Amino acid sequence: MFLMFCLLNQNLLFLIAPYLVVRLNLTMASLSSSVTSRSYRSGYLGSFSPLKGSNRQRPLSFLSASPRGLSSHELCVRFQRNSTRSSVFMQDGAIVTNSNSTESASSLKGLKEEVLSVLSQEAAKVGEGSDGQSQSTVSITVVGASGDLAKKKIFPALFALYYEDCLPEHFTIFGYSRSKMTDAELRNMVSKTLTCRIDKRANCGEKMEEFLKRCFYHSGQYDSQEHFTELDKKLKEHEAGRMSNRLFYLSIPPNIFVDAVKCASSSASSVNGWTRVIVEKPFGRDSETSAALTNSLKQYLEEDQIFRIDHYLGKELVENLSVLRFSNLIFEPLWSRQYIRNVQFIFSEDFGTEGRGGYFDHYGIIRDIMQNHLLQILALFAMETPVSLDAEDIRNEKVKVLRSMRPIQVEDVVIGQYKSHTKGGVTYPGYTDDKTVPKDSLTPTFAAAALFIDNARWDGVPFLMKAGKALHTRRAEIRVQFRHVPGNLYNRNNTGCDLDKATNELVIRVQPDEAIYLKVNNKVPGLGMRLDRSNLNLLYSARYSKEIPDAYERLLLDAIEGERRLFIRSDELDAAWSLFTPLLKEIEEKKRIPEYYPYGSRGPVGAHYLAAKHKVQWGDISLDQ
Ligand SMILES: NC(=O)C1=CN([C@@H]2O[C@H](COP(=O)(O)OP(=O)(O)OC[C@H]3O[C@@H](n4cnc5c(N)ncnc54)[C@H](OP(=O)(O)O)[C@@H]3O)[C@@H](O)[C@H]2O)C=CC1
Ligand SMILES: O=C1O[C@H](COP(=O)(O)O)[C@@H](O)[C@H](O)[C@H]1O
Repeated sequence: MFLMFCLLNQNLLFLIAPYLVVRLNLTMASLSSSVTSRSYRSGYLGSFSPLKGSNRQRPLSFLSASPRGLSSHELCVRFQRNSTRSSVFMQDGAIVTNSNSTESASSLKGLKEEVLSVLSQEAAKVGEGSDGQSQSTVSITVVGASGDLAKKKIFPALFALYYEDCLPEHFTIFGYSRSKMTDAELRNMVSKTLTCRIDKRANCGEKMEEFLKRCFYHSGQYDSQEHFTELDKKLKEHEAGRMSNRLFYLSIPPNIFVDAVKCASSSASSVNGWTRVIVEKPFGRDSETSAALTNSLKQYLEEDQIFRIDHYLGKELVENLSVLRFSNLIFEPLWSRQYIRNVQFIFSEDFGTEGRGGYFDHYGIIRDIMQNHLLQILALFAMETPVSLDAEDIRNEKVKVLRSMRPIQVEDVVIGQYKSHTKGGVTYPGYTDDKTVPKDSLTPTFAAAALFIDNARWDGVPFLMKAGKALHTRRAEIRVQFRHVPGNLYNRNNTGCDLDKATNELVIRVQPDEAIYLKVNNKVPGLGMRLDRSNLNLLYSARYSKEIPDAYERLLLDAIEGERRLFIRSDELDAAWSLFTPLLKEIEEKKRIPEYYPYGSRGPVGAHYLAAKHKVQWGDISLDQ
């Protein structure tokens, strides 16, 4: 197949060679600097994406070409159809695909023609000048640059993208906040949190130096048009007359989101390229405040300029959830009430709210983790098959699931709060020992809930969520417990295992030690007939040598590329709040007392009663987790 494709290309290329040599060289040279590059080296090479039925086919859009400065005889062109990104290799002017392709020769031919056509259109778009005037730039402004998230996550993610050659050739990073800092001071601050994900990587120090030289700082108020106009002026200097694309990352407390958006959009948005804004959670506290925030943002931005981030959607194993389900014949047919007994979404941290108590007390664990991270994963897990991988198709399906959810009953929710605990001579503080938390706070730091989706696929299946801080371990996982085998032959003998209990379980461990494992019943080797439950285990660190990118890297790159699939659309957000707002109101208005649990424990015992009420056992407490 692969050979056929190469031959086919060579014949065609022979005919159009004179045109192509000029056209492609030109295209690549200009594109390399005008578009985002997901590097060839970076391992972003998707497998070749199959062409779908021609009548539903959407046009290809060009994403990037790499390596940059493309006089190279080897080139990778990345493009996207719907949300499926794919790559084509070009070698010495001929197009070859990766050898995993399962395409038919005719569809590859069609694809090749489309790629060529897109390349020449892009060449025309960016112009043929080599003076740089017609090339584009991306300016990324981190608003709230002096803060915790910027230091901990955003700058390191930008550096990782730079290191992996995923940022466009012309890019500038600006930090913006009220703190007074020089460029050198910002660089010094940022440099303290930059790491090369794997130690001893080539040229890491050099790359850091280069990256820091592209970082600048502007001090200003978040509600000052004048200060944003100054920022605009500086951005323009760096853009040097090229087409400007601007990304603002709002890494600031939510009460100043709207001020900053107003000023950024009226005084510092791009005049000839795109302007996008990444908004951090929390997106409101309930339906009302969330709608108010959306309405305010929409006074200054179109919905497609707003990138509401939920960083759990950028985690590798969450990305893999749909692949696992929709690309494996063995899973999708089982994905319903017929075979699945219950599904569990578990989040736990082995530390408290240290340092973030002020923020946390206003929100609590249900808003902090359940209403967004866990619910988003649930929606991805339970949605129907989308029409395509296009962002809108996926988000349409997610919204449908969220709208099909039964209102949460307060009796189906357990809340808890951690208290001080001494262990091994060390005293761990209780939640209310935090100076920024009121002594009489009832804010839950733990919650467990049983949710139901009232649709044909999931009727009656409990979806259990559990989230807590200051527990015994740090983990995030999805557990799918399957029904027992009807009339199981091996239950009739004494096989050492209760097969009605030892049902199959699929575990997707999001973190730490990313893994997917399936618990199966298995014969213990030997002459007798004893059964045992074992794991078919895909442990990422054993299977893949490449490190896993941080969620923020993927999401920042997606925002730069305009890919919205992993960002929350406003109707998804509305549906998520509609589900949780009545519950939160009831808990808060009735001043429900949380169940206290010791710091470092497994959380309130009420969570077990809740599970038992729905005939479920939490998978993370069984002996063979
Ligand atoms: N930190 C985290 O782990 C996570 C944070 N988030 C969200 O990301 C955003 C940023 O978080 P984080 O970095 O922790 O926030 P910070 O509290 O560190 O605030 C960021 C910056 O905003 C400015 N700022 C803080 N408070 C005020 C205020 N009251 N008025 C005006 N400016 C203020 C400060 O900069 P200066 O004084 O220099 O102007 C500060 O450095 C928030 O929306 C948060 O909810 C989401 C997930 C995780
Ligand atoms: O959004 C949040 O997430 C973090 C946990 O993120 P992780 O990627 O480290 O698992 C949580 O600590 C924080 O309270 C919450 O706001």
